[in-house]
Amino acid sequence: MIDSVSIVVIDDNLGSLELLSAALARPGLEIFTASNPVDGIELVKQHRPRLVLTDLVMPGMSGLEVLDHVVAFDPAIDAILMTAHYTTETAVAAIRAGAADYLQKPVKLSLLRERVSALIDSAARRQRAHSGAEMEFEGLVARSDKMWELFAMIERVAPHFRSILIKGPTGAGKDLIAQALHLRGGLKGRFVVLNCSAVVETLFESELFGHVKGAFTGADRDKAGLFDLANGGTLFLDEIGDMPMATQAKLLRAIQNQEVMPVGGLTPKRVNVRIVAATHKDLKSAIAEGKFREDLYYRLAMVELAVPSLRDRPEDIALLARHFMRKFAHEFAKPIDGLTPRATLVLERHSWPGNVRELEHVIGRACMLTEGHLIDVDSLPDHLVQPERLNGAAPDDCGFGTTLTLEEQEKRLVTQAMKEADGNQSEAARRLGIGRDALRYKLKRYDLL
Ligand SMILES: Nc1ncnc2c1ncn2[C@@H]1O[C@H](COP(=O)(O)OP(=O)(O)OP(=O)(O)O)[C@@H](O)[C@H]1O
Repeated sequence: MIDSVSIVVIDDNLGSLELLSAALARPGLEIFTASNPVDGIELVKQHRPRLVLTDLVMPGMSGLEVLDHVVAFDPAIDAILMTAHYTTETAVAAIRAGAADYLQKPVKLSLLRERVSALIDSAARRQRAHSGAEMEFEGLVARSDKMWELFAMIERVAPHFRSILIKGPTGAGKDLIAQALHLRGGLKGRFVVLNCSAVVETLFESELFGHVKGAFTGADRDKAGLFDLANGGTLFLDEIGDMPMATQAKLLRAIQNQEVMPVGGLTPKRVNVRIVAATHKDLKSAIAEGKFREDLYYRLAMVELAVPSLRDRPEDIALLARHFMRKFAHEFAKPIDGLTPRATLVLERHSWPGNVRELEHVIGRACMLTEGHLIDVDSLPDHLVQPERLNGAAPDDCGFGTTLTLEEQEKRLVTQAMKEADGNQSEAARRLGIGRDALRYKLKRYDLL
């Protein structure tokens, strides 16, 4: 794969152009250089590289304009901008405009090599994910484009952001995404979590900022706050929408000034903490209702990541189900090694209001109930198997509703089994509970060979 990789480097300073290409040179990597943006864009169109490395300030055209041209030509090409005037804000703005990374000049060559390799590897991984070979990112399992776009964004912003807001419905994976942001940030400090909906209002500030001895009744010694614990790392504020307004004001000050004042204290302490906030609520409505501070919202939402609900990425359901099946089979020490095609179909047609967490519970329960090697519909909850009867909803056409004929249902089951068995007919027959000859007959009959 590596022999087809090429890079275009654009810099008006010939010395730095030479230095960069010499630093990046490695077998299997083709490097094209241009000393002005117009020639650079021409090279991009000619060679369609995997990566463009461009200076930000150049005569005639800025690196951001180069970025616009690259994104318009092929959004799959990654671009790294380099600037002598690095700030977190400009880095984040460039990434939002489509840059893959943003580096400070003079560029540390070891860092450059590291980031370039990471981007090339990640582009290759995205490609493999598309072809179905690799589907895991920092503990998150997915095959949908929506999730892989999110993972690419995490990879890009993780080294740069100071605060970030993750939005998404309950159980969709916000917690894991916060952890991925921390892991990919290359930080030395810890990942510390506060669930804002679980804190008593009066103790909020002491939890976050700590307190000094005698600050209030019961404060019999100095206590460190979560900002202290997370120093050099990440503070994850889950359910930020439940934070009281007064605390929100203090949080905003702490983020802006990078210092905290313990309750009852007189001297502020410097801290270096990244904030990841998450919410399943619509914070804009909370602002309109006077329950959330607009200034804090805009501070947090400098980068916003939206986690799609499971319903909007049905292609992840079977993969996640198998992931949880393996986890619980191991946990319960049971020899379960798959799901029947019809159980998978039932899972795929459910609307998952509780998202991945609900799926995890369903599979956990099924693994507990399953006696044999495969999870079948009899181990799934009734409301999944017969939704129309229980919910009074209209039957759908996804498999077991009344609008599909028996033949159509059978064709779907056979197709699904072949897919799950990676085309292996013996395995597909085993999953369907029929002989190999019977399967071959059905494959022929439904034109699936
Ligand atoms: N893509 C995924 N791959 C593997 N496991 C996942 C994935 N998404 C979520 N999970 C698992 O599903 C469960 C719920 O996820 P998580 O706690 O991250 O959701 P959440 O959005 O933070 O929920 P809440 O809003 O209720 O806090 C967890 O056990 C988590 O490990």
